[in-house]
Amino acid sequence: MAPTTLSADVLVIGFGKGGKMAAHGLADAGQRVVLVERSANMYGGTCPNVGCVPTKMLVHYATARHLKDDAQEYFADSVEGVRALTSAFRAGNFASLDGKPTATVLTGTARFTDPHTVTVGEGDDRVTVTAPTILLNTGSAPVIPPIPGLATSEHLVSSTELTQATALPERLVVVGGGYLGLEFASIYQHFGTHVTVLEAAAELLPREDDDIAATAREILEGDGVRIITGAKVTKVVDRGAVARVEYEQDGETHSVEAGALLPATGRRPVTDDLHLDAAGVKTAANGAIEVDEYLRTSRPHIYALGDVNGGPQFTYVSLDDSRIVLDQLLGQGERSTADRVAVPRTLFITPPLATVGLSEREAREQGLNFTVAREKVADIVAMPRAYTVEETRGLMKFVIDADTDLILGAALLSIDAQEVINTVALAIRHHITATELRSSIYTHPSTTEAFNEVFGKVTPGH
Ligand SMILES: Cc1cc2nc3c(=O)[nH]c(=O)nc-3n(C[C@H](O)[C@H](O)[C@H](O)COP(=O)(O)OP(=O)(O)OC[C@H]3O[C@@H](n4cnc5c(N)ncnc54)[C@H](O)[C@@H]3O)c2cc1C
Ligand SMILES: NC(=O)c1ccc[n+]([C@@H]2O[C@H](COP(=O)([O-])OP(=O)(O)OC[C@H]3O[C@@H](n4cnc5c(N)ncnc54)[C@H](O)[C@@H]3O)[C@@H](O)[C@H]2O)c1
Repeated sequence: MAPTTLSADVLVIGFGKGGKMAAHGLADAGQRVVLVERSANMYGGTCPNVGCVPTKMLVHYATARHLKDDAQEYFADSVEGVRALTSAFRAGNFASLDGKPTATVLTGTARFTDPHTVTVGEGDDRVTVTAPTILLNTGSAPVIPPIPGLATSEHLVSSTELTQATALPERLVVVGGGYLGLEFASIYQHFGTHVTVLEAAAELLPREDDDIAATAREILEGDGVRIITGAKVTKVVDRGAVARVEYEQDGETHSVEAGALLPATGRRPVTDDLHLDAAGVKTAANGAIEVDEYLRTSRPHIYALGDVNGGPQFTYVSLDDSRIVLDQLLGQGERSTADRVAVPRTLFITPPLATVGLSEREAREQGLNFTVAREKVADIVAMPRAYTVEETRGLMKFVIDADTDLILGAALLSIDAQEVINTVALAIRHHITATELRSSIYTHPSTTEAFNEVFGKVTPGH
């Protein structure tokens, strides 16, 4: 049987957020779009299948657990809840794109054979796709640090396996205390696992201000997570039902044992199977596809969106990448990565830590004239919501330009921080002052009404 050949106006490789949204936009505009995804378990990409959605649902389940619940049974039910939701989202993602009259989803690994052509799949099932415009959206994969014994350990688990596991490990060691590591540490500790985090940096969350990082650490440790900073992991040795992880701290050797071992030391762009050489697309030393501010690669008809282009690894950044590419292909071609201002982040521990803009330390390092508005969540009288939901841990902090009253940054370690930070980011983007935020009307009881009070607790920055 001769291989099938398809031609499209636009070929999208990878069903991540950016590729998906671009494919929808282009198909809605009448263009013939072929989207290639290598796994039938990944329609919609990392976020809804093995990333944001399952982990945030696990945060929800884990924190709702009662001590009277049987830990194993509750965990298994929670994972089943996640599986049901992710399956539904996956099916929806496939159907909503493939169901469009001018869009086709192909399942298989795409490999370039020349700058305008890829093959998908193998043998008789192989399909050849050609297109004048190609979007690369192949995402990222975990880095396994070169620690002797780690990659070959029977106890090595991936974040994906942890979102799909059927048995709750008694003990979990997480190597790396960044976004992924701390989220899993918090989730699993709440489910009842004993979690140890081994972080190489001298302090946890080193980019945050000391007071914020210390409060986050206090909360995690208060929940029972053991956190070891300044830890150099040297060796992993399997010993039957557990792995022994050896590490050095302050020149001394220690070890910790666990049945599950999660490397959470960053994620690298996925380009391995693409045969980018055949397309003439260049990558940087870190493996990311090189792009300009319009996300054009070294081949102007090929764009790269999402984690694979080396930008910040967040779903909403991949989404914004799709806006830039759609503006190139259907619009005025003006939108670029340079337009991004005040992009917020949320670390989904419990309560979450959401940040935007400058920290106090960064404002100081930049020599700015600033003030700091800061208050512990438990002390914010104007925000009884924390008491009504029985989560009064945390700290809210704003960095304010002392000359203009504009907000330079915020760190909110608080219930609902993942929502409230978006209002702060909007205020920064649209030049709304701290005084205006302080004197606005908010619903009650809500977390946003903390603004009414915290912006009044101002001290000079130093
Ligand atoms: C556990 C976890 C939790 C996270 N939580 C959050 C969060 O709460 N909030 C947030 O904003 N971000 C979160 N992230 C990050 C976020 O998931 C990623 O930044 C985002 O999903 C990246 O999307 P993308 O568009 O780059 O591509 P992806 O969604 O990664 O999709 C890439 C797709 O390309 C496919 N592919 C790869 N190579 C080929 C090929 N050669 N041919 C065909 N298909 C191919 C892959 O199978 C995959 O489906 C989390 C990540 C993880 C791992
Ligand atoms: N809520 C969210 O938005 C969310 C959640 C999970 C993941 N993500 C995305 O996924 C990306 C990957 O997450 P991540 O946590 O793997 O990476 P990360 O870069 O956020 O953190 C990696 C951590 O590992 C530490 N580390 C590196 N090598 C080490 C070693 N050998 N031993 C001990 N510690 C070591 C680093 O110091 C750092 O603290 C993040 O950058 C983030 O953008 C986002």
